[in-house]
Formats: sequence, C-alpha cells, structure tokens
Amino acid sequence: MQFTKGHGAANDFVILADPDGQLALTPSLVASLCDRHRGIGADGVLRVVRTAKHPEAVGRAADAEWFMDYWNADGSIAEMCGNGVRVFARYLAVSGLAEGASFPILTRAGLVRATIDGDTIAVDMPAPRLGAAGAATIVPLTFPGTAVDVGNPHLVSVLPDGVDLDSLDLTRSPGFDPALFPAGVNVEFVTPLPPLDGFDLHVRMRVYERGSGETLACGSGALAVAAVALHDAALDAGTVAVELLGGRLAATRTDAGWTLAGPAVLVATGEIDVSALSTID
Ligand SMILES: N[C@@H](CCC[C@H](N)C(=O)O)C(=O)O
Repeated sequence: MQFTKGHGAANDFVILADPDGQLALTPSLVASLCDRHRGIGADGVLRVVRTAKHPEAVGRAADAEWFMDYWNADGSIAEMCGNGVRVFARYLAVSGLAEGASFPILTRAGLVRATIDGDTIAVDMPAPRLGAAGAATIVPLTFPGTAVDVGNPHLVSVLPDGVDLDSLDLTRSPGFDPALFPAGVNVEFVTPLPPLDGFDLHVRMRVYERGSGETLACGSGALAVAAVALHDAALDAGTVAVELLGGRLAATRTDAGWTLAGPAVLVATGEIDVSALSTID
C-alpha cells in the first residue's frame, strides 16, 4: 500500500490516496498503520477520496471534488481535524489533485476552503460554538472548563493561576462527564502568555485528543481555545496565537467567520506491507 506522511505543527498523519473509494479501511488497519512501533506511526489517517465516491459524501460533488475521510489513531472516526485538513490540502496541491492556491474540501463537519500561502495553509473552519460548563479531572485535581463544538467536541479548561501546564499528566485521558460528552471529547488545557506582536491574544495549550491521546498539536482544539480566549477577553474579533508542543497555530475570528492557519508539510512517501501489520480483524 502506497502512503504519504505529513504533519501540521507536528500533528502527524498517514495519507492514503483512494480516489475511487476502493480501499477497505477498517479501524484495526488504521490503528496498525498509526502504531508508532509496529506500523508507520501517526496521530491519524487521512483518506483522500472523491466526494462522489464516498458514501458519506456522495451528493456533495458539486461543492468539492475531494472528501477528507479522517480517522483517529485508535481507528475511530472524527468529524473534523483542523490540522488534518490543512495537511490534506497540501497533499492535494503537491499531487496535482487540486489546482490553484485556494480550493474547497468536504469534511464530515461540512465544507471548508483551504488557502495556500507558501509554508502556511489557512482553512476557514466551522464557527466554534461555546456550550455548557464542564470539568476535566486529572486526579486529584478537577479543573473547570467549557464545552466547545467545532464540528467535533472539545472541553477547554483555562488553568487557575499557579497550576503549571507542563506538570499535567496527559498520558491518559482526563476525566469528563459522559452525559455532557456522550461521544467522548478532546480536552484542552490553556494558560495565558505575554502579548505577542501581531496578535490580539497569546496563549499556550496542551491537548489530550479523543482517539489519539496527547498530541503535539490540535487545530480544532486551537480554534476552541481561541474561542474561549476571545470570549473571556470580551472580544468579538481578533487573532489568537496558540503555542502548542509542536509549534504555533493562529486562530482568527472576523465578521466573515473563523480561520485556522499554520504550517503543513509532507515529509515522506513510501510503501507498507499491510500483510505484515498486526491487525486484529
Ligand atoms: N488533531 C485534530 C483533531 C482530530 C480529531 C479528534 N481527535 C476528535 O476525535 O475529534 C485537529 O487538528 O483538529
């Protein structure tokens, strides 16, 4: 099986070109591909499939030629991946599957438009919707947070003064209320940073992703964090610089909507022997 490897701010993906939707992708195959010791290793898989050829997307071919079929590292499917869609856009551009510097991509969370500007790829994202108050528990502490829907679910917790972001143990999922997040949730912890030229707000975050564990960056998470930061600062527009373990993402709100921007790069192509993978089914 041919693959491409890419990442956005070190949130990394195996990209599988499957234009006609013929690949029998299963949760265990995805998990095996993403295994960092026995497979290629990645936070998720991006299957590149024609909108007209994917059962979840068929009928939307007039909106976009390509559908991002996103899978988490554990083989679960998610609605949106902000870094994934930026890397997906890079793949379409480099492989010649999309022309020009700006083109639409269909995701499970709806249609987005990617715009390429050198090393940076920006995507207009679904508007984050702030929801109920929640809480994230890292025993023995419980941190208050806010539910945010970016097409996929997030719980954003701004850490109280005195709690060191680096001290949090994110080797396992923080606890959360399953009644509030019946389909699971991505959990972001945030601390403010000093002002940064060119940005309205500046924050640092770590994330525990549903289905992938702690990752070095999460684009939809950065957007969720920016939505909470702008709300808390009583700003209805602005750009938030979000520092993650893997680099910086910029999340912008204007009257026209929300944009996520940052690096997206392809680093390798190769071939994997699927029969050698330790798949379960
Ligand atoms: N890393 C992604 C988010 C991927 C999906 C997420 N783990 C979920 O299950 O919702 C991003 O950059 O947004």
